[in-house]
Amino acid sequence: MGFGSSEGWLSRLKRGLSRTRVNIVGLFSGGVVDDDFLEELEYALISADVGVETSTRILERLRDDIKLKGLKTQDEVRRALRDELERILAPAEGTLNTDQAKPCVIMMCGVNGAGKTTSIGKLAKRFADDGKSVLLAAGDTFRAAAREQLAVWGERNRVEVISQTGGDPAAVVFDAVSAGRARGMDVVIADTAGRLPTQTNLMEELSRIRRSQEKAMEGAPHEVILVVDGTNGQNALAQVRAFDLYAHLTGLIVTKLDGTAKGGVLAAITAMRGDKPLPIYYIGVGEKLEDLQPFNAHEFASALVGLDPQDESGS
Ligand SMILES: Nc1nc2c(ncn2[C@@H]2O[C@H](COP(=O)(O)OP(=O)(O)OP(=O)(O)O)[C@@H](O)[C@H]2O)c(=O)[nH]1
Repeated sequence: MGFGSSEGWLSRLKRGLSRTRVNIVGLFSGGVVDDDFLEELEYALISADVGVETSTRILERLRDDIKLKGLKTQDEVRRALRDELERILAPAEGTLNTDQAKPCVIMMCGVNGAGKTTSIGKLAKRFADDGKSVLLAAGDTFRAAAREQLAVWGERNRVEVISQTGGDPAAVVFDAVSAGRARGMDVVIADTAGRLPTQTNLMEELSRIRRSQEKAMEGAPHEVILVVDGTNGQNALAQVRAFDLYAHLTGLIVTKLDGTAKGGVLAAITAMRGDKPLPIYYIGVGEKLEDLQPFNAHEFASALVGLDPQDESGS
């Protein structure tokens, strides 16, 4: 990905992470690298929701780097921190491949207001721009506004929407997948109503919605994406665990990173599954269509510590 063309959204991401950066970047004032500095750095990482365990591990490695590579200046430590964050985040880079099946059925889930419907609109636009035919299933049968919102997105992007007032979401999604097959569509995206991990009956309904897609097409859904609000911080981890249990996640979209101090949570999410983290397909950095960007570990880690992505470490 060329960084030049991404300047607009990248600066928005940096601005969004600015409260985090005040914590982390504010520390890099050009002073000495001593124990006090490293302790403050660990605290800043925890404040940015990187998580206690991951922050402690990062500091251990930084201390090793300082000893073994002879890092002396805060600027050198800042680059080493960026490299370490990038190393943690890199396994979570992933591409959402819609060519894996025809139609490729993508189920979206998340808590209320996470940004599912908005992200679906942005995804549909991306796929349509790539020349794919897209069918949206309004599985959020509870909220009239969500259906209307999808219909508007659909019209704007010449994407068809299947919805049903007050219907059974599993039935709506079954119909949509069947219609997608019959019409030879490339992609079917199923929206689902927002729900909290504590609402067991609604979480069980999510399993049912998942199974209904499998009934309509063997192997579906091919992707189950949890949309996580980046401002939720550590609470996002509980959401990942719960939705994975009921819906078997294949990937994540993290939204609202344009307005949060908690961007470090991506590192905590990535650390959840050891060597095989859930891919973070996209990050949301605003409300406009182009504000859904592929997740890039180097860019994100750079923004977190306040470095330009082109500023290479040379280490
Ligand atoms: N700033 C910002 N706002 C976003 C982003 N993504 C979504 N939003 C806003 O978040 C609000 C909620 O988004 P929706 O897409 O309606 O959320 P939802 O998950 O579909 O909500 P429910 O249907 O209630 O579950 C809207 O006002 C969106 O414009 C983002 O990346 N950045």
